[in-house]
Amino acid sequence: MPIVSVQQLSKTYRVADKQPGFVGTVKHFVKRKHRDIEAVRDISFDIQPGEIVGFLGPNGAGKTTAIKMLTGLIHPSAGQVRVLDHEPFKRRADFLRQITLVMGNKQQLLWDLPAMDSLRVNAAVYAIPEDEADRRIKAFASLLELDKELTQPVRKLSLGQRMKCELVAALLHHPKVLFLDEPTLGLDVNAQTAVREFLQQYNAEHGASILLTSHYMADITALCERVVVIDKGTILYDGTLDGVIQRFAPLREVRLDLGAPVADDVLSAYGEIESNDGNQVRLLVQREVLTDTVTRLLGELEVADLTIADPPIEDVIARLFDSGKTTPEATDAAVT
Ligand SMILES: Nc1ncnc2c1ncn2[C@@H]1O[C@H](COP(=O)(O)OP(=O)(O)OP(=O)(O)O)[C@@H](O)[C@H]1O
Repeated sequence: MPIVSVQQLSKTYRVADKQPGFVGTVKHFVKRKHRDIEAVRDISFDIQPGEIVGFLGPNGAGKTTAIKMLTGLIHPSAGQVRVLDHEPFKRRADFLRQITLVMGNKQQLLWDLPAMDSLRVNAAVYAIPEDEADRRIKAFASLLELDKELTQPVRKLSLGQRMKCELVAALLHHPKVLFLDEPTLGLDVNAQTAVREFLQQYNAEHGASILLTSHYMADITALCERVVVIDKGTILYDGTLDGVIQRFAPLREVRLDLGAPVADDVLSAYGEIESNDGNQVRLLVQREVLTDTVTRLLGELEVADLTIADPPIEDVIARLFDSGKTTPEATDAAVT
């Protein structure tokens, strides 16, 4: 049975349509106008126990809105959502005990107190016995390389140290489902790696399910075998990370090691020239003509070595989010 089940979920925000300034305020007071924003439209997906799913989309795609519905912070406008067999918006204690929500741009730790104080409060809230809480804190701190940081006021910590402490606080009650909205936002590369490894370890040890949004593709490639891609509130793709490349990368990169340099005008007959450094050449070739092109290259040029590579996932996702290139037909075909 899925841990998270989302069926035809939608959320429409109703916002005041008010002109700026005093006149606008008075007009709005006399005659109120509203406008609807369809932040999430008819999305459906499941998450299985232990699965780590990357939730990808450009700014304003609807990721945070969906996560807020999954954690019960806001009520859906339509559709159904069940997490651990609970309706999240009922916010039952048994549900809240089993989930956690981490938002990279929000913090739960108290600013002027050491993280350890907040951890003690959390332990009491979740009724974790003191010695058990100590054991958990020690285990997490060791994985995240936290030591004195836990006993310093949070305001004195670096962003990376703070996020590590936030994770300890968010996972102290050993939740089964983790909703992580940009947990590595703004962190340096070392802290990002530490957070990723920690999440991997937690998932492996506790069999927890994770829904993760991140603008850093390194987080996604390190943690997620499956991604759900959302844009303008609707799901464009739900499947393996590799599948994103297969489905949405129309070009492949052909790297050539040539016996002798070849002029650009000759090379351009085979594909788009990415670089031509004497004997080393990189060409971008349409996927559907790849076999023909490689055959021609091997037959017509003096090729010492040839390799074919996929473009970086970052480029593929950026292309996917480029609405001009994502036709509705492509979208329908992409959802599995
Ligand atoms: N409380 C709100 N009231 C009105 N509109 C909102 C509210 N929250 C979000 N929106 C709108 O809903 C749409 C989806 O926003 P949401 O924050 O869910 O996107 P997102 O994918 O999380 O974006 P980002 O990556 O920038 O955080 C946007 O158009 C946003 O302006």
